Amino acid sequence: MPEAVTRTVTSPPGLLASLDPLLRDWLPRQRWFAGKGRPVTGFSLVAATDLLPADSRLGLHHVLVRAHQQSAPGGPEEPGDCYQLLIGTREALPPRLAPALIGHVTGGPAAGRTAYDALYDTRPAEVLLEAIRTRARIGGLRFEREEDQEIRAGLVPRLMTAEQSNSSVVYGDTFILKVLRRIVPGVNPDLELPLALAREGGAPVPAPAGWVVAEPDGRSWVLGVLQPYLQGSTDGWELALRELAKGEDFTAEARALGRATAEVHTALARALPTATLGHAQVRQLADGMIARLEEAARAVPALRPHAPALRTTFTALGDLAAEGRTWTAQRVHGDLHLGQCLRAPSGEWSLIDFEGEPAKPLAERRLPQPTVRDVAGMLRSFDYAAHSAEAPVPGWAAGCRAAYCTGYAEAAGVDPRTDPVLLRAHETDKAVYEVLYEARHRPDWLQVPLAAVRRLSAPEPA
Ligand SMILES: Nc1ncnc2c1ncn2[C@@H]1O[C@H](COP(=O)(O)OP(=O)(O)O)[C@@H](O)[C@H]1O
Ligand SMILES: O=P(O)(O)O[C@H]1O[C@H](CO)[C@@H](O[C@H]2O[C@H](CO)[C@@H](O)[C@H](O)[C@H]2O)[C@H](O)[C@H]1O
Repeated sequence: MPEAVTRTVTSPPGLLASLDPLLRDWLPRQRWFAGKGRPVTGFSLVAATDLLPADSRLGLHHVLVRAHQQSAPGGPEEPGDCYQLLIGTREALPPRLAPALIGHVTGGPAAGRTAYDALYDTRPAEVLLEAIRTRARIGGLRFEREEDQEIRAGLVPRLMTAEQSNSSVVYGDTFILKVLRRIVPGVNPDLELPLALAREGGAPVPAPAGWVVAEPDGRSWVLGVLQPYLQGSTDGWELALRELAKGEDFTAEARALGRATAEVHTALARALPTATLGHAQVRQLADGMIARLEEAARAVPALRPHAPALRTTFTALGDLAAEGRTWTAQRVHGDLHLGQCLRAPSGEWSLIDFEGEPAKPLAERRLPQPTVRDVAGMLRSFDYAAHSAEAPVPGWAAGCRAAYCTGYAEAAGVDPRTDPVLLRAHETDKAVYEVLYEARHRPDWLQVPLAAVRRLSAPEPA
């Protein structure tokens, strides 16, 4: 086993100051930037570590930076989210790195050089994998590798170009490293849940092979997770759209997805604590849904006319609890949709990306919840796919939704449709989340969850 490499290096003072004006322009343009719509007014440095010696032709700076933003347009400036950046500096950028450009540095220790997003570049990405392989300690960064996990040296990296909430690098079609962009201190479910499942065994979820952690302030911040790359797999969203375009039936896949979801839930319930939700907890759950509805309605005017009807769905849940109904809660995926499901060429489905809804606080994302939270996410996703089809295929979403629940019931022993009030409340909560998500990130898609909101605010058929 290679010895852990320990180096203590921090970036030269003044580096962030010289990058500040460039980052103010570049950061808000990144898909993974969470504070859209409010200008970035400055930065404070959380930690900076040089990953290559200062005399290298290539400067490689690992930077954790807090973006300061106005709380609202025209409002006071306040420290906001913390982001992980891997900043390279070179004399000049070769054309292949043009999409990575951050800007030309005019002052400070890197004056005269060009700064760029180094994840696009081969050598910096190799440095990250090599650090995990050798369990390096560099400055305040800790690179970890699972005991029994062999990582071959020299795997060739490539950055995935898909629009994502984070950035992922694939190494030789063997591993994929997810580099978290907006980072938070504490136990991160994106590492916690796959690791717990791997130790439990048997769930269709890729097992973490390594990870990266920083401890800039005595707390632990998960920065990245390495896992096996499921070569040749297709994500459920792509597959669903492909089948829709051909007018093909997708119910067999939907049923298999239901079974895979149930297998993950069963393993999570074995691996991590569960809870019983009584009156007070369900009241809290319903109140949370109402609060999210109110927040979304404040931000998105088109939602407002539907808010009173949607609210009754949430109060119906509270009423059931008042009658003495209880529910079991456990750890769940938290943001399950077709894009989080990968189908291997063998036909086996795996679930990925256990980060939960990125906008929610970490503590909330880690709470035990009814499993229908994930079921509702998938039901919404079939609806999204049907709306995105070039030509409508009548009954496609309804068929998939039913098949998914059937598959889920086969593996879990409980059909989510037998608890319609709980399921409807969660589906409504998801559609409300999507309205806000689309308004902030993809306004062209807003009509998709709004159509669901119209359906869900109509009285339930008797
Ligand atoms: N283990 C894996 N094998 C193959 N592809 C993967 C794997 N994990 C993630 N991917 C691909 O990377 C994309 C982004 O991964 P994900 O964890 O969902 O990141 P994000 O949080 O940025 O959305 C997925 O949609 C999938 O295409
Ligand atoms: O980035 P993540 O994958 O963690 O999730 C966020 O982005 C998703 C979109 O990329 C968003 O999902 C919504 O759109 C999907 C189609 O693109 C659809 O299948 C989902 O059902 C719908 O919720 C997700 O909500 C958001 O958290």
